[in-house]
Amino acid sequence: MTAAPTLLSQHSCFDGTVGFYKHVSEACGGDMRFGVFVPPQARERKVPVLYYLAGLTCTEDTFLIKGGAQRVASELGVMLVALDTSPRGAGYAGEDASWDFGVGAGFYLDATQAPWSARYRMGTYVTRELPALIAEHFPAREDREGIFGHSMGGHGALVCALRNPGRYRSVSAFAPIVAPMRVPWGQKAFKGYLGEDTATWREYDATELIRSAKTRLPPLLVDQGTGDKFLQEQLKPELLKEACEATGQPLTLRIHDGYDHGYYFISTFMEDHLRHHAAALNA
Ligand SMILES: N[C@@H](CCC(=O)N[C@@H](CSC=O)C(=O)NCC(=O)O)C(=O)O
Repeated sequence: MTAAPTLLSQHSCFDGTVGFYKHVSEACGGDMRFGVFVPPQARERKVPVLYYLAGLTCTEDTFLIKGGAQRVASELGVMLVALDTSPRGAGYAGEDASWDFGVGAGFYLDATQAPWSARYRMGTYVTRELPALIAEHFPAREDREGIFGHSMGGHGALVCALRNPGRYRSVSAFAPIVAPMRVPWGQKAFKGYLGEDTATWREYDATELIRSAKTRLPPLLVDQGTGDKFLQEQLKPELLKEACEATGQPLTLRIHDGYDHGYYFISTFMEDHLRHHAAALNA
């Protein structure tokens, strides 16, 4: 049994509701916030759940405000859960010093290095604590979960699925960081959260996990824009393509001319992602 989350605000939306909540997280050692879109079908039955992991600097409301997902999720009968991108207010030195580490940059992993290891445990939060709370307090099917995300959250979605084989029925990403060990954002985060031993970094690197996995994920859908200013230095989707081709992991990688890294890009292809998930979640 977990305590019910506190409702902060609720809004009618496409015949369902968007609610924003806070609760005391054991994994993250303090208050965490999340948002939930409950589709109209949930008035009659439990519905599948799709978790969205946002990128650097985002909060629990970014996706629900900017992603443009609710109309199609309402049609498809899929619950959407969006969470924050890190714990907040831990008070660690340097926590707010940069936008790509610390607050807003939890990287969906469980930190092992002090002081971060006490509260920056987003891996456990995403894959264990929050799903248990959602199953207990919302009309959600525990056996029908999908996961997707953007950029740092695309990395998070891929890695959460790869580290929990069989758990997620559907997986997709917008402009994900696919090989954090090999790019500056990931190297900075992994060094700070996981320490100097790069062997531990492999456990949170999607391309490394795909290459070493004994089982395959459900078919992946990944969208990437060519106008993305982070494409060459931080994202490198070609490394994901190579890993998938080498191992037989099904991947649909779509490259879109001119699209940048932001939510104009994400919202353009959101419907495709929701239908990709719903096909597996409602099967
Ligand atoms: N402050 C940064 C830009 C930060 C940024 O672009 N964040 C992205 C995610 S990047 C990877 O995880 C994002 O989703 N921002 C929110 C939005 O509404 O676009 C800079 O100065 O470049």
